[in-house]
Amino acid sequence: MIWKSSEQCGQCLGDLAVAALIDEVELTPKPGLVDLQSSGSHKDMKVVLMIASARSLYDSFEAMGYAAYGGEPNQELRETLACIGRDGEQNMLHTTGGINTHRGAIWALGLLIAGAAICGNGDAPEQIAEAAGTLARFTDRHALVPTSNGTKAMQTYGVKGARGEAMNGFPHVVKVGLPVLQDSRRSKISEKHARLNALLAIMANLDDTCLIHRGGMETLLVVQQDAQKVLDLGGASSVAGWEALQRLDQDLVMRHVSPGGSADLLAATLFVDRLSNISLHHMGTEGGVYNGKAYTSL
Ligand SMILES: CC(C)(COP(=O)(O)OP(=O)(O)OC[C@H]1O[C@@H](n2cnc3c(N)ncnc32)[C@H](O)[C@@H]1O)[C@@H](O)C(=O)NCCC(=O)NCCS
Ligand SMILES: Nc1ncnc2c1ncn2[C@@H]1O[C@H](COP(=O)(O)OP(=O)(O)OP(=O)(O)O)[C@@H](O)[C@H]1O
Repeated sequence: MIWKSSEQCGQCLGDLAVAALIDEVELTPKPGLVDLQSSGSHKDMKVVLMIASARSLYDSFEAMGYAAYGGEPNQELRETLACIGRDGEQNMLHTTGGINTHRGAIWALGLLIAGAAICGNGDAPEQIAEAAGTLARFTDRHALVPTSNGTKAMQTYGVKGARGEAMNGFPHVVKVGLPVLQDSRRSKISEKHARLNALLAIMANLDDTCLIHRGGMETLLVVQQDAQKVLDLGGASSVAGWEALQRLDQDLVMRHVSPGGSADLLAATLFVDRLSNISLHHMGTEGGVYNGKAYTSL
């Protein structure tokens, strides 16, 4: 176990999850999404709102880590997390005046926090994602009947959406986002370009119900192809790739669509990446410091 107690586990994972959300929103320029330069295709969101929303979620993320520490994936834990997650959504909506800034992110990060707290082993993203997936496969008997945009897209087009991604153990995090992030870093490009490449790779592969809801299946396919094109041109760090990225951004804004699900899974990727770093570089056998707080390993 990296953490000595459930309190320490909750605090550490809460810090990492909020930091990952802030990393995601501050990454600029993201196609169609809120970032430091613009609100993309969103008339109702700005970067300061996204950051306030991310911070408002700390208590919920901490509570999820605390609840799952050293436990196992079972129905009881699934329902406890669902209850904390729903409270988190209410906090978010209270902070944002009713705007959905991080609904999908609470879902993905919440389950991955629980997976990490169960495994207690920060450097194994596949294990963490699998534990998160096992949890997602338990039924939440208190769930409300879903009437969301994503549910409508799932019913109309048969895509699996945020639930399917989680139930399958977050393949777009562990098999797409994380490997592209790590490969890009190995090629010695900047961290910003590496993160943009990870986002583009997720966009090129994900059936994002945010895109489907606003633009239909045709828009989803165009966006997937155009994101792949940026990568084929050499990615965000190449001149041709950068220009194609600008065009993709303009096209998404013109279509009023945004890859919100991909943004959530980038945040999830950055979360598991931060977790690996904390266990590899900050904990060692004597413990260490992360985000200004001391953590002691066993
Ligand atoms: C399952 C969730 C996402 C709700 O699903 P629902 O169908 O109502 O929402 P919807 O499909 O619209 O998706 C919500 C968000 O997921 C993101 N998303 C979209 N597509 C995808 C995708 N393919 N993969 C991952 N995320 C995606 C987007 O940001 C979207 O806005 C979740 O909010 C939920 O059920 N919460 C209840 C609380 C809970 O059980 N929490 C568990 C512990 S955290
Ligand atoms: N940087 C970001 N910019 C915009 N959206 C993001 C960002 N990061 C994550 N998201 C995700 O995108 C989703 C918001 O998408 P959208 O505005 O389409 O929401 P909606 O309420 O489902 O739909 P609509 O606004 O079309 O009714 C949120 O659930 C959020 O998790």
